[in-house]
This record gives sequence, structure tokens and C-alpha cells, in this order.
Amino acid sequence: MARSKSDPSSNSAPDKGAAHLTTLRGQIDKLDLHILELVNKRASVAAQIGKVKADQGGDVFSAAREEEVLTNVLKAHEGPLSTVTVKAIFRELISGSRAIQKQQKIAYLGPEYSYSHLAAIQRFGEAAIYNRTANIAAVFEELIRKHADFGVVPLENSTDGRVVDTLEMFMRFPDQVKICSEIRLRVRHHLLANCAQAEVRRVYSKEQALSQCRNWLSKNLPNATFHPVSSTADAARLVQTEPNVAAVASREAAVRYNLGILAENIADSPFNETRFAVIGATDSTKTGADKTALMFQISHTPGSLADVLTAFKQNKINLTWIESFPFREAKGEYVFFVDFDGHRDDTRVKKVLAVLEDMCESVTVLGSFPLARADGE
Ligand SMILES: O=C(O)C(=O)C[C@]1(C(=O)O)C=C[C@@H](O)C=C1
Repeated sequence: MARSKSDPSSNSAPDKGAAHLTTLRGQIDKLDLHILELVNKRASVAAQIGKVKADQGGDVFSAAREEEVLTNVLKAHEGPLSTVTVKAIFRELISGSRAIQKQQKIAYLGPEYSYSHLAAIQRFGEAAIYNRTANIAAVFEELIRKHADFGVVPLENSTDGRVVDTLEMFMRFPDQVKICSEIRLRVRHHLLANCAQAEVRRVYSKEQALSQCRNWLSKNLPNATFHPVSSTADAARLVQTEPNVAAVASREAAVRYNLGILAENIADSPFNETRFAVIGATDSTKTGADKTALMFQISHTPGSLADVLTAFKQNKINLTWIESFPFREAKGEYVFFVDFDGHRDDTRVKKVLAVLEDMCESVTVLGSFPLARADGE
């Protein structure tokens, strides 16, 4: 049909708009090729670094250097991309560099899309090989048997506190693994199902996740029953197999198991974070913004813990975490886990470690590593 002058579709504005769009897309196409050239140039340099490391026996993964790369980039970053996006881009570039040098195998507590898996991907990106294990002990064993280059294990959750299984493994293998990096992961629980919320009769999740969403669940699903299973990801898998059920799990689990998200962010506390340790054969070199993790055992006498804490105070060292743990081999005795600001190569840290060596029955430096950024920062 011929267009009349009064036909709005004959207006030149849309034509101009379309032409402008084509021009802008042409710019993006050119920029994409330029970006591609640059990222491959970066990868070629990383390949050369890999050769130097192979000759010198250096590790492919350097938590300290990666932190420096990210700090440089984020300092220069002025937008309009968000910091989260820039971090994700560089995480994948670095992940690709490592894979070119030598593909890294990462053991984590499965199943796929568990929060440990998400933490591992946040640290090592898509180019690593991920080996899931059935429990936390197996992550340590995979590393010790050299079936994995690194392991990712949960240390503590902001709501539930310490993760006993991980601390126990550090006690069992005090000298065979080191913490080389830490990861802070925001845990966002969602209600996943393939039916309407009113039809949900059973809710599956990991016990801790159910407890973290207790108020929301009882208020919004008064007719449902709650059933703990081995993991949030397993709960999502179960939703596929039964009618009228829902899971409390991550967005990634919803994608993996093809489930709808009925309600987002249902945890009772708006801030829910899990801190993970990356364990490997060695810890990290100094960056200037580091933390050290320590495990020590003291005699069962009055004031022995106070003496240790005083040593930290006298050396102006800030403790960021302390946990006590019963020592299985001696009734009434405790092993303490502490994290503090500083690197084991810092003078004041060396001083406090020397004092502790004299004071304690045993002292093990679990590792020094760069301070983790909060998830999203
Ligand atoms: O600088 C290095 O040591 C590199 O191997 C390069 C690079 C990177 O891509 O920037 C990759 C892996 C390391 O963990 C740190 C940084």
C-alpha cells in the first residue's frame, strides 16, 4: 500500500532513528573487534608469563597479583559500567589466562550450584575445571592427593556462625594445606517452584537455609511442611520430581533445574554472607592489605588465652575472628582459630608469632592472603 503524506509511518523520524541505530551498532561492531584484539594480546602476554613460571617453578594462581590487577583496574574505572560488571569481565579474563598457562582443577563441596560452587566460580571463573565432592573432608583429601590444585571450603556464615567440618579438617591436617585466598559470598535465598505459591505443600532446603528463612516461610506458606535435605541445590533438583513442592535455593539453581522464582530474597536477615577459604599447597605473598589465619593450642591454665590476646594488643594487631574448638585428644583443652589483619611477613606479625610460639603448646599459621572484597564491591 502506498503511504500518504499524513501516514505517521512515512515520518522521517523513525527512519532517522533506524539509521542512527545502524551507525551506533556499527561503532559497537568495530569496538568489539578492537576489544577482541586487546583481550587476545593480554592472553598472549599471560601465556608468556606462564612459560616464565613453568621455568621458575612458580604457581599459576597468584591471589596477590590478581588482587593488584583488580585494584589497578577499579581505580581507573569511571563507568558507565558497574563495578560488578567490570569485576566479572576481569575475573573471566584472568580465568582465561590461568587456563592458557595450566588449567586449574578446583574441588568444592557439591552438588553443582551449591553456594560453595558459586563461591568457587566467583573466585576462579568459567575456565577452571570444577570437581564436586560429597563432603568437606573430601575437598581437603582431593587437594592433599593432588587431584585438585585448590579447594574451596566454607569457614563461617553471618547467621549460622562457624563451619565445624572445615575447622576439624584444619586440625586433622595442620601442615598439609594453606589458605591462599578468601571469598565473601552474599547468600541470597529464593523460593523456587513450578507451581503457584498457594499450591506449595512441601518445602525442601538445607537445614541452615530453612532456618535462615524461618519467619518468611511460616508467614507466607502457613500450610506447607519443611524438609531438610543435603543441600540447597539438591532441594532444587527434588522440585523437578514431585508435585506441589518448592525449594529454598539460589537463582543459579533455578536456572540449572528450570524452576520459576516465586519469591526473591526471602532470608529473614537482609544481610546473609558466607566466608569461604581457598586452600592450596602454599599461601599468598604480601599485598599490603592482607589477613592471616592462625590455629593455636594453649595450656588449660588460668589466663593463658588472655596472655595470647594481650600479645596481639601489644603489637597493635586487630583480630577479625576468633573461634574455640574442643581438642579431641585432650579433655578440657581447646584449639583456637583466629584471623587478624596483617601478613606473616610483616614485622609486627612476626613479633606476635614469636611470642605465641613461646606461650602456646602449638601454633600453626594456616596462611596469609589478600583481604577479600565484599561480594559486589
Ligand atoms: O601475573 C601473573 O602472574 C599472571 O599469570 C597473569 C594473571 C592475569 O591474567 O593477570 C593470571 C593469573 C595469575 O593468578 C595472576 C595474574
